[in-house]
Amino acid sequence: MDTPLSRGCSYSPTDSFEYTALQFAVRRGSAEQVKYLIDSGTELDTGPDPALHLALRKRHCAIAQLLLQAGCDFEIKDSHGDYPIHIACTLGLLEIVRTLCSLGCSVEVPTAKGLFPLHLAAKNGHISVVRCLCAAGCNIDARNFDNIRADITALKYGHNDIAELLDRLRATGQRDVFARQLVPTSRPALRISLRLLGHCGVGKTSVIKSLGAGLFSSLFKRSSSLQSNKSRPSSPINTHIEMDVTSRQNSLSFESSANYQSTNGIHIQNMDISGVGDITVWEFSGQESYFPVYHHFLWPSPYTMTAILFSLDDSPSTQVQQVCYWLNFLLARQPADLPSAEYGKVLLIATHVDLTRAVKTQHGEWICPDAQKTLETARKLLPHVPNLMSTVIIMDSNVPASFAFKQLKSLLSGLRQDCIQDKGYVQYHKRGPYELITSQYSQQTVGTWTGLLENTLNWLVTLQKEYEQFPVLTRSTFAELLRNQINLLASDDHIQELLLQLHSMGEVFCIQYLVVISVPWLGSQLIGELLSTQFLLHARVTGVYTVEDFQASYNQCDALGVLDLLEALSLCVQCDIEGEIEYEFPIYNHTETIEGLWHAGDPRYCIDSACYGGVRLYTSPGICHLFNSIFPHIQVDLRKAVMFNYSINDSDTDLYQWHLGSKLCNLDLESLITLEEDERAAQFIEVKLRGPNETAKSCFYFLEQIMLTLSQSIYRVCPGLLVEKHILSPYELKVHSLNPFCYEPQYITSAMLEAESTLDLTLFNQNANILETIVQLIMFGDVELASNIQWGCALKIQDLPAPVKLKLCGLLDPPEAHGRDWCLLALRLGLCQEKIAALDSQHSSHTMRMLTTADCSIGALISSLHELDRLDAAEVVLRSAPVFKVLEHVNV
Ligand SMILES: Nc1nc2c(ncn2[C@@H]2O[C@H](COP(=O)(O)OP(=O)(O)OP(=O)(O)O)[C@@H](O)[C@H]2O)c(=O)[nH]1
Repeated sequence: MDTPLSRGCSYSPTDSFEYTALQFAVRRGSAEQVKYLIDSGTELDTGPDPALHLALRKRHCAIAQLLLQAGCDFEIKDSHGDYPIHIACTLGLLEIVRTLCSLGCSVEVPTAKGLFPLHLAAKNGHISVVRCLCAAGCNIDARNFDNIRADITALKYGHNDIAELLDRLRATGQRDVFARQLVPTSRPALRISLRLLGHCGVGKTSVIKSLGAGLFSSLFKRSSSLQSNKSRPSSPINTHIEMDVTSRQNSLSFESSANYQSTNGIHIQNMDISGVGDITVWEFSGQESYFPVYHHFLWPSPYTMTAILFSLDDSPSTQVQQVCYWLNFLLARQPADLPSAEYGKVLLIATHVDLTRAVKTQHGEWICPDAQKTLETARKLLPHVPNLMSTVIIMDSNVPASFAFKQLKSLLSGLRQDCIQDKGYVQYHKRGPYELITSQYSQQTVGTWTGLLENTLNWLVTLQKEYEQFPVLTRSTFAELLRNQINLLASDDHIQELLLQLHSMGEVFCIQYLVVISVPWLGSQLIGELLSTQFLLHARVTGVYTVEDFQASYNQCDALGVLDLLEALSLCVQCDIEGEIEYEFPIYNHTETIEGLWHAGDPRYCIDSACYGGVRLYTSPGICHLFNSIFPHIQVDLRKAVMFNYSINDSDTDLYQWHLGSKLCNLDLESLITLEEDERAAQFIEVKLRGPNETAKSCFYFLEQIMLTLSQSIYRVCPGLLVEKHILSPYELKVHSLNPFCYEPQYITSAMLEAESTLDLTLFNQNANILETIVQLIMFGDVELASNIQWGCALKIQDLPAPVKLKLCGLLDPPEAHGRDWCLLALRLGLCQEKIAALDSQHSSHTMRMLTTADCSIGALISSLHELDRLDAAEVVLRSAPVFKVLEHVNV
């Protein structure tokens, strides 16, 4: 306990006027002391003003909850003649009223002045409390000692909404029905999802059609599939997979063939599959133009199976490349620090087996070593994918009644069983609905079935018809309609929880303050149309639209509503350009870069003392093409940052954006932010910055601000993406070298580990054959900035980005022949294995437990990994650990 008990304070009252220690602690608002006293067995309900009443009058709700949990008496009066329920209703302490009601507290007791709890809540305008009392069964017709009903009291005090609510409850006569609808049942509200990812033409649509098809249609479909693929050449079997895994080269192509109708956007449908039950199937088009919105739909959920499809008709190396691409794509879009049970299962499906020379067993199972080999190679390349299943389903996607579809259905029904029995559902009960609401990734928890959910599901059908043209509502309109049409007693929390359930079931899509009540419309009609190659082709080349312009391009519904939704999806940003409201869509911007944006001869920056610096962000080796879908979001965020963060004075900052590039200026400082590819076809985001003489500090902080915006955008779209920060040679930037030398992070960090003094460190630039100092590289030459920097090696391992930790788990969790896994590392870091194994952690990974527990610096971790000869793991840390951290950010 921090605060000692005050002197003279006794554990029990000495006479009726003296407070007990508990009452003192309550009045002081010290939950810690109250807890201590409760644990020591102190008397809870002494004195004319018991502790609970005191806590409530002081609005110390957390303390009141502690007392209630400890079993204090809530049916006693205090010296004012009030019961706890009276105080809570008067002050609008909703959580307390809820707890009291759930504990069975009487809601029909009058105060000394003859007011019932309902009158008190009505008088003070607490409509949520009124709803709660009504749901708990209070008598809405009860009259106070002056013979006045609560609705009249509400009117008298100007709370017409409460009067109306009570009136309508009386008129409908359905109060008990509404109350019952809110009570959770023991049935889980479970809808599992199947997500299909894969390149164009691998058979996603065909799999879905076959999943929903009966036997008769399967025979018919089989013949159509044969026709459609007549021209495909068959691939040789047993092809040796030759993939240079270290290369950043790739031949991924997202083009769709003209031979079939490619899916536009995200196709979402509910299916009732025999033997599986109700599932939501999400098909994600393989066309790249849609990828910038997929992160909104690929949240981690234990109720999901994500199938990654590849075609056996492609070469083995293409199969591996595509599978790895989609595994990385998925992994990047999920936060890397969740316990593995919170992620769904990931399954590989190999299609087009009929076009290979594979054979079938007598049970109809295809034997195709190529498919298995693709899975094995992918597992080797990406050992850290949580819940990647060890089987690959091999199929001709056009044959529904086949062994493969039985296998798929059995996996789906297994997932359902697991979910019902498993932790996800149990966790919900443990955590309770209110914590659930605040939890960041709460969509994953489905919870229990309620009458409210059932009625809302039926009602949604009507609502969708009513809002057919534009099925989007604000949360407040949704809540109002729901209360008017379904349940007058639904509280804000009930509605919030309901929306979470509906969202995770794929029945609605919630984003910011909007609720899309038809997810298929959002995925196919809106996104399907607005991000189609066709639309992109005809979009305004600058990507800037006024409301009228946009209405003219997309006239299917009201432009303003659509623009609000697109802004919530962060596809565009509203800007005020010289008094006119316009919307900037970086995804549509196809303006070419203009010459002279980074003019070498600009006199401000060609003097010797001008400041130059820059960085390149790469994804880690083996991960390619993921920046494409992030860059438009970066451009949206740069525009927002210019409007809201960078400068108080508008005219100081200027942002010009073109296709895959932005130029941001702040007074005399200039920066270029571009998405490019290097000579090995590896994508990177480059940030170059320059300032005139003596602007090192401003340049440093300006670059940091830009990096912050970039990392926030990257995190928003791809929280699980590993990003490496390479540092460009300031010397070569200054001389405008065409391909400036880039210092790799592992080179810098290794040198730092070896150096006696980091500030004296010099690094060799192989391009220019010169040495550059760390002060030039990172601090624009101003050594004073070092006082605001902490070097990466000195940071704690807890500062490692979550995706680095996950990757280390993939490398160090599996037992290693010579014991050079997490066990030995733990010993080196001074932790005994038993301690780690016994740690009460939600992570099943020992490495993750160790990384969250060990008191050790990143530098020490790297050294220990080197000593263990785990160069693979050391390399991961060296490449992705932060080189430095700015202690305090300063606005330019
Ligand atoms: N022979 C054969 N053809 C298949 C198989 N799977 C799909 N096809 C054919 O390949 C073509 C493309 O299949 P889709 O199911 O539309 O491909 P998709 O993955 O949905 O493609 P996008 O919608 O572009 O993302 C169609 O003509 C299918 O009939 C298969 O297993 N064997």
